[in-house]
Amino acid sequence: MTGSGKVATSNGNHSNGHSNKPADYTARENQTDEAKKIQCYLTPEEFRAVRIMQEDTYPYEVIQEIADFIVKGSGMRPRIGIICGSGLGSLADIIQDAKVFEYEKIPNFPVSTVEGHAGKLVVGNLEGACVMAMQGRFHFYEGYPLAKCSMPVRVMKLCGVEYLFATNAAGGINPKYMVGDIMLMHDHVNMLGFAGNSPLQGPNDPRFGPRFPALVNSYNKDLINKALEIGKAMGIESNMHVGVYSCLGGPTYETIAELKALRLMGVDAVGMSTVHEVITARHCDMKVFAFSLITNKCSIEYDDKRDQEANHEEVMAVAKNRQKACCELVSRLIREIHAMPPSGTQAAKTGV
Ligand SMILES: O=P(O)(O)O[C@@H]1C[C@H](O)[C@@H](CO)O1
Ligand SMILES: Nc1nc2[nH]cnc2c(=O)[nH]1
Repeated sequence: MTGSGKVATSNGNHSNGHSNKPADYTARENQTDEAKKIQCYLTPEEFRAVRIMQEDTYPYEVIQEIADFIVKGSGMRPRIGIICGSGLGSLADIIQDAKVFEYEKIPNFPVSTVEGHAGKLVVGNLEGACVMAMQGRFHFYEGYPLAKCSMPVRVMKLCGVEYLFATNAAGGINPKYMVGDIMLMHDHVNMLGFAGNSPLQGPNDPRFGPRFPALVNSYNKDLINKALEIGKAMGIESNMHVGVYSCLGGPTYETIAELKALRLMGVDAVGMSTVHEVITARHCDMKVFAFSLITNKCSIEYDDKRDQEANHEEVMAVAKNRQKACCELVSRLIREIHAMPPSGTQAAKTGV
């Protein structure tokens, strides 16, 4: 595309066929050699933007630019990042003094394409803490490579975020789980990783983290324990579990044979997100808290007489019903974190 939105053909003609060069070509002489080689009439800035859109991984400098845009635009430096799962966008609605950025208006940011994911980044205050929340995440099934799906986690890091709160809607495989229950994630099975996909694939930038990060203890135990205490205080402890999540590529829900296999592997809840975000967060040494809202029960029996077919409408409806409890859990946990000194200080070294 040219800056005027017209497509330049390989011989340099415009697709309208009337002229060899676009009228504003003289203003575009400052092209990169690479752009000249392919007779592309993009300005260097446009050319760079197109390359970024096509690349799987974002260079550090581009992520820094996005982070600067958010920090400058909001005038805030968030300490906690929240990713809202399907139908859980209300987690961002409770943020006060909010500065809202639509994804389309953030330079080099992908756009949300799924219902229940509004596509807004909300920066503001929650329980006294400065937070940034993604009202809309990116999924592999939308066509985004994993590195792009979890790129916003790196943006969070460069904005100053220390804690990632990742939430999701998931199907309950553990037969004890009921619709509406909350499962605090204490581990995951990375099925996309089994298939050779990772958000860390490609050259490693050590400014983010090591080439071979360890993932044991990825889910912060102190935060899990605090959340359990909060659940007790809220009177929802019988609807709370600690379990293992697995992410599949989607967008299909699972077959019964797949669910049986996952259960054999020790998986309690299954979804289509979060794991690559957690990997990216741990790679750059963020503390992670994550939970699944169980929006449907996954039947692992062929002769189950109940209508067990998962669907996105049901997922959204259950999330809407349980948003109050999810918001309260998140708010209370953030209040506790806010009461703790920032990590790096002497006192914090002994805390979470
Ligand atoms: O973004 P999350 O993981 O919460 O969304 C789940 C997985 C699919 O995107 C969708 C299926 O209903 O909900
Ligand atoms: N993969 C998957 N994702 C979900 N998200 C909400 N429910 C489900 C489910 O049953 N399976």
